[in-house]
Amino acid sequence: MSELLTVQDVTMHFGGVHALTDVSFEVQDGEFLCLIGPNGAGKTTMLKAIVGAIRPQKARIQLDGREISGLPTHRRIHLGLALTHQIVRPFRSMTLKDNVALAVGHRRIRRVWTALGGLDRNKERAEALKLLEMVDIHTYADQAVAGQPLGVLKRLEVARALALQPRLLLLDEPLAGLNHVEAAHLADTIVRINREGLTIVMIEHNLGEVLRVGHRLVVLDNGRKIAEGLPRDVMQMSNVRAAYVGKEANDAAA
Ligand SMILES: Nc1ncnc2c1ncn2[C@@H]1O[C@H](COP(=O)(O)OP(=O)(O)OP(=O)(O)O)[C@@H](O)[C@H]1O
Repeated sequence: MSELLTVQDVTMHFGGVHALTDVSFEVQDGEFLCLIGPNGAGKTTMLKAIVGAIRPQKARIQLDGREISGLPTHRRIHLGLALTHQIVRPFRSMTLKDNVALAVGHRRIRRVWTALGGLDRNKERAEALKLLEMVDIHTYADQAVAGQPLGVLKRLEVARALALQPRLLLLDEPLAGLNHVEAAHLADTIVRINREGLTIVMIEHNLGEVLRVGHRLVVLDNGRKIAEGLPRDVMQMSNVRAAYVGKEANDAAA
């Protein structure tokens, strides 16, 4: 396996808040890496730094060997990054299919040669339907987003990110707010997408699912990397257990 993403010495301070301090890690091509840590550890800040939504004071970030830390977000997306957000914000009056078709259209506009071929709404909708199938919500394709349960919205968010045809998909708490059964189903869907070849970095608080699906873990606490390695090994580390207030880490590793 080769390295798809290399993150080196990322430091992001918001005034006196040290959100990230000298954090480095790598993501291998094809890997399913989980980024974990207690609330406020710096996980979302890290994903934002990777896509360029924020500018760290210090960072070297390479995608497939190419330095991207100076590039604007749209260039990073063009090179193969996609990020789903913790809070889902689709266009609520539009159908699920049109929401995804819009994302397909955005991608096509950015790629000059396909854009020159003209935008074809039917093609975009057909591609959108396939993407909705990939995340198992195609039966709702022609329904409006408004009124859909969170489980459907979370899957829609993944489909919209897939529409960008990323090489690396960054997921910010895709399972949050779902019950155990819904969370396990969505985690299975993400595993399937990973097995089809997409490299994934997922922030997740659901440690049971993290242990079940993650190939490797990176643990942040107070803006610093405190551990990384195979899920079972990492969850046994005393500093990782100590970082979690409450008993969720112990439960998951038992
Ligand atoms: N724009 C900002 N301005 C000021 N402080 C910020 C900003 N964004 C994040 N922070 C702070 O940086 C720290 C890390 O936040 P971050 O959201 O990255 O943590 P997290 O690990 O994703 O937490 P959670 O699991 O609760 O989502 C927190 O103390 C947070 O309050």
